[in-house]
Amino acid sequence: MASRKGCVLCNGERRALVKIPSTLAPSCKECFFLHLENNVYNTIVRHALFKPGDRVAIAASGGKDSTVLAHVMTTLNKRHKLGLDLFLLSIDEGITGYRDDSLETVKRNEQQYGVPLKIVSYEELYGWTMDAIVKQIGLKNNCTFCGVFRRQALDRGAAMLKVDHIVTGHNADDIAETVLMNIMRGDFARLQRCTAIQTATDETIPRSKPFKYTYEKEIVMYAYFKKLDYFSTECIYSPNAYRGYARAFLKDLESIRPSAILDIIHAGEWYQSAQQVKINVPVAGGAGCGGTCVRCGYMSSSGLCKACVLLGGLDRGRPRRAIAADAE
Ligand SMILES: Nc1ncnc2c1ncn2[C@@H]1O[C@H](COP(=O)(O)OP(=O)(O)OP(=O)(O)O)[C@@H](O)[C@H]1O
Repeated sequence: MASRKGCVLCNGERRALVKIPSTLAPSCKECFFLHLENNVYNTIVRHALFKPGDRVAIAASGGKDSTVLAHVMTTLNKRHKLGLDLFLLSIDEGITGYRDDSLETVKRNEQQYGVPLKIVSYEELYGWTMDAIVKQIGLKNNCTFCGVFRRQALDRGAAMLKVDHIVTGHNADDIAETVLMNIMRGDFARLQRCTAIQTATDETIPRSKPFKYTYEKEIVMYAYFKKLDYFSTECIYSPNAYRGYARAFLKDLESIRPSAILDIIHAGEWYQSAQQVKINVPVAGGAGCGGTCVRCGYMSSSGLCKACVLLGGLDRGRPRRAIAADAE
């Protein structure tokens, strides 16, 4: 990584220590930090993600992406006087030896960044921990439960905090992988949606990805050089082999052509479906055509929300049938 060359960003004022992963430009540490922060700031401004006075929840898992996001959001909020009221929002899925440890990191981040933390658990919301779910259904398909529950839990936690906005640490690599996975599954209807910087309906709290154009390698380097306090173990229940193949393929492409990650994101953004394919978007209760879940009262486009369909299967001891029903 080290180089005797001068940094190209400050015209050789300082020695280059890193190569910026997206461009391979030799850069000093200071310019690299500014490069990443300005990239995120430009993304926020270009897409008008926030307005002064907004309450914003940073979805914080304790992992590198959301820890760097918390650091960069607090830095930009001060530097550019964005006027945001920031919060950390963590979901405790109930995974012993993984989430309990990572939540300790988030608790330290609360002190380090001076941003208040709210933790919401699957156990309090659903009466199940992921440990108990995996005990019942095994490792296969457990990510389906976790993904559905986490999405809803983040919404519920955000509503408790009365925030206007949720930001997540999804980075450019994550998004490019999802584009590739949707192509490999032939799910073209989701291509545009998975590259959207913000997802929201009139009734849901907007959720956005300020790291949409930030490479994972940049985030890792930023965390390393800034010596940030983050938790680096992979989830013990998450084999997710399919995404692993997409990731390996993307890394191969990146090694030949660093711009491949952004190119894939842009391809997804520009993709226009030849056929109009309607995606089932959940809407909040009361207003409009959707309504609320008859069991928990949460927004749902059909009688039962996805979480309650899955919970019903768990409670009846037939979780696989619930997964099949959810996929229909
Ligand atoms: N338990 C959680 N509580 C709060 N937010 C979460 C949680 N799990 C994931 N997220 C949010 O979703 C984003 C993507 O999550 P994913 O599981 O893909 O982890 P990741 O890419 O390893 O990110 P990180 O490094 O932040 O853990 C995270 O960056 C974070 O913003």
